[in-house]
Amino acid sequence: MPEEIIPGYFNGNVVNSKVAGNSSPIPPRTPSPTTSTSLDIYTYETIIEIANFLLQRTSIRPKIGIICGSGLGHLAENLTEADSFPYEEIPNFPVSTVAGHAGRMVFGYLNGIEVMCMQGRFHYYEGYALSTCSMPVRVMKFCGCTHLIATNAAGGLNSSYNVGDIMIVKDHINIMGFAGNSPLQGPNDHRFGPRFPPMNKAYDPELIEIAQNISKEMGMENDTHTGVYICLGGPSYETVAELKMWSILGVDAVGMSTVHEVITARHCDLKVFAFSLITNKCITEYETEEEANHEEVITTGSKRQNVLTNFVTRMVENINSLIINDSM
Ligand SMILES: O=P(O)(O)O[C@H]1O[C@H](CO)[C@@H](O)[C@H]1O
Ligand SMILES: Nc1nc2[nH]cnc2c(=O)[nH]1
Repeated sequence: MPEEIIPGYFNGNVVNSKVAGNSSPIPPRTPSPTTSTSLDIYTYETIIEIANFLLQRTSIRPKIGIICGSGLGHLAENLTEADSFPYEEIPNFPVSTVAGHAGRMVFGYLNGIEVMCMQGRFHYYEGYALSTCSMPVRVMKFCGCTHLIATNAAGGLNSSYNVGDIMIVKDHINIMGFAGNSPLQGPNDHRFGPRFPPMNKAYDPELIEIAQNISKEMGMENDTHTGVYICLGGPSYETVAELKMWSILGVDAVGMSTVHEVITARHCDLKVFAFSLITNKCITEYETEEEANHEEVITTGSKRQNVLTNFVTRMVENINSLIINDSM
């Protein structure tokens, strides 16, 4: 088999990585949830090879990467001319273990615009290191993406939020990082990004404004909020006392994902838009029979799928226009 040189893209430059033909260029080393706590298995070269593995097998050249949250995987089902890669068939990729996360990387067109979409993400509570959870964001970067749309299912802590509402994320609290647990922990490879990336504009203000306008155009302004997300380690849901504490500290929605993905995306200079679907109201009183549960999370995602698909499609159209304008 002749050796091929497959182009990847990083910071606007073509990155060449030599791989062998169409057979898998990387020895299979799929991490399992219980063994992937090592911080350094995803080197710069490995990420390029994973991106090249995908680019070799699809003609789609996306600028926008999308991560589907729990129960939100139907977004990927709207892609046309799709090329779909189950995670277990991508060399070195982790596998999804959570209900509502199909476990596929899907390339295709969303209303005529090339995108790549994680139909299922990785969570810390599955046993993966945070750097492993967010590794696919770097793969998106190397596949040519300049923008990330991260979606998640979250509990509504702000008492004005209702089940089915959308919260545009304006900021996060990286509570796991407070204890030193970061996807960027360990030696910094400056080819990905700087040692100390800023986070005060993690969520792109222009994209937040666009999303707010889209929500108005869709007549959803009363069901759309702009707020602060916190990622907790999970997998247990929160106690009443914990929720009261987060509320005092300014948290509006509570989840177990997204923050490490956003940190990784900003580290490699992807522009980020993120939103939460409020799948349940956080229970902040003791006197109730209700309990948080994952079935409700998935069901709410499924009920709101048409609205969310419409919302994300409009975001993709707007981001695509920005990308075209920026390139002129
Ligand atoms: O953040 P996503 O993946 O949407 O899922 C959220 O929903 C699950 C809990 O029901 C947790 O995994 C939490 O993070
Ligand atoms: N931590 C947390 N994650 C969620 N994901 C969806 N709902 C919730 C919730 O109430 N709490």
